[in-house]
Amino acid sequence: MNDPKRLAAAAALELVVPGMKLGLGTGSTAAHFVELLGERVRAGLNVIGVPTSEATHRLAQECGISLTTLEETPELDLTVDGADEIDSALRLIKGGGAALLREKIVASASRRMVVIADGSKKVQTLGAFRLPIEVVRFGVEATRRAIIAAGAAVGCSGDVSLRMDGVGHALVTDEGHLLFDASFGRIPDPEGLALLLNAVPGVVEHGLFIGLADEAFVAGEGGIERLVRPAN
Ligand SMILES: O=C(CO)[C@H](O)[C@H](O)COP(=O)(O)O
Repeated sequence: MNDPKRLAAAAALELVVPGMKLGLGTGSTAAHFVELLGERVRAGLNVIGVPTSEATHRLAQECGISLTTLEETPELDLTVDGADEIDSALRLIKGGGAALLREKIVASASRRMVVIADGSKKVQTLGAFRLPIEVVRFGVEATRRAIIAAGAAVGCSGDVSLRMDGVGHALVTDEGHLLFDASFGRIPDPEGLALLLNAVPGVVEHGLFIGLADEAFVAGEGGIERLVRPAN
C-alpha cells in the first residue's frame, strides 16, 4: 500500500471508533477511505455513514457500509473527504468531482472534518485549480457575468465556463444544477470572494471551504504530514 492517497485514507481511518456517524466524501482519495472503512465494517466495526454523492453512495453500499441521511441523522461525528487544493490555513478548494454542494452540507453537519490528500494538493495560495461554482439553470449567463464581477471585485479574473459532461452536454450535478469552473489563477482573498459569491443570485454554493476542515492528512515522499487548522 504505497499509493499516497490510500496512505492518507488509512491515517484518517485510525480516527474512526465504533458507533461513529460518518460523512463519506467524494473523489478518488475519499474512495480509498470508503474501501478501507468497508474492510473494517466487514471485520465487525459498527458505524453509519452519510455519502456526499451518488457515486459514494454506490461505493459505500458495495463495501457493505450502513448508510443514513442527514434527515435521519442530522449531526455527524466525523467527515473524511478529499480536496483539490489545501492552503496552510486549511482553506480548501473542492468540487473537482462535482459534489461540492452535498460535501459542504455534510461537512457543516459534522463536528470534525478531516481532509485526506496527496502532497500535490498543498498550495501557498488557492486558485491554480479552477474554482467550481454550482448554479441553478435559470439565468445561467446572467449568473456567469455576476460571478465574473464578484471575482473582479476581489482581484480575481479569468475565464468562467460551464463544466461539460464529456459527451457534449453541460454536466448536471447530483442536485440537478449546473457547474461553472472559474479560472481565477490566484485567489488573494478567499474569504472576500466567498462572501461575494454567496451573494450572487443563482449561485447555489461554491467550492471554497473556509473554516470547515479541522485537520488534514497529506501523504508525500516523507510519509504522512498532519496539518491542523490554525486558531483564528
Ligand atoms: O471535491 C471533491 C469532489 O467534489 C474531491 O474531494 C476532490 O475533487 C478531490 O478529488 P480526488 O481525491 O479524486 O483528487
